[in-house]
Amino acid sequence: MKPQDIIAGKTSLWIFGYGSLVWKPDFKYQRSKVGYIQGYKRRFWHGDNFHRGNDELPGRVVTLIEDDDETTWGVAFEVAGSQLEESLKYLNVRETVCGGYMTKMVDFFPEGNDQPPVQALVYIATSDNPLYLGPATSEEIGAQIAMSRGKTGHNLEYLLRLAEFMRSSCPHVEDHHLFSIEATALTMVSYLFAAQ
Ligand SMILES: N[C@@H](CCC(=O)N[C@@H](CS)C(=O)NCC(=O)O)C(=O)O
Repeated sequence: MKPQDIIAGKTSLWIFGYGSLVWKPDFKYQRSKVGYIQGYKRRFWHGDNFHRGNDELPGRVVTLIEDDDETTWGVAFEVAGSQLEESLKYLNVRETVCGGYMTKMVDFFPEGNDQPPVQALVYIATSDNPLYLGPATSEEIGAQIAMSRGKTGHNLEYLLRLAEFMRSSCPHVEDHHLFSIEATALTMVSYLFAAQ
């Protein structure tokens, strides 16, 4: 969906982030809420040859994989009024043009049992995306992240910032995929430094 189609008739929009958006939204918003979406799991199965990697050595970033038994925690940002067009144009370039993500509307459940779900826009990279790398072991993914760097920075920063967000804002969530990759990447980096 084009940004103008997404905002057609809307005065505000929630945007759900689950990767770099949770720690670096870089767009204007009114307010944000920690919470989750149902029916998806977060996986480091998407390649990135721009922000955190290059064509020779693509980095690994997260996408969402459909799984009815899973939930993914992150942050939803409410964008309203004059912020809408500018924020969506920015995200279209960052996520879709540079990142290969497409957009979808999902139910977002703010943390706290007393809050009803709200519809939120989410950026998802599907398996038919040319940058999609697919499943790999935590060791393979951690090693790839430990050695990748792109125009925005090192892939390790992307991983560690997301792990830091989950520990500080979602301490009740046990994300084995994320934390096992973090442990491997940090071990790999310690070897790389020791070898210097
Ligand atoms: N769409 C996910 C992932 C977003 C993501 O990580 N996108 C990459 C594009 S490949 C990005 O914005 N990277 C910026 C960075 O690495 O600092 C989210 O909601 O956070």
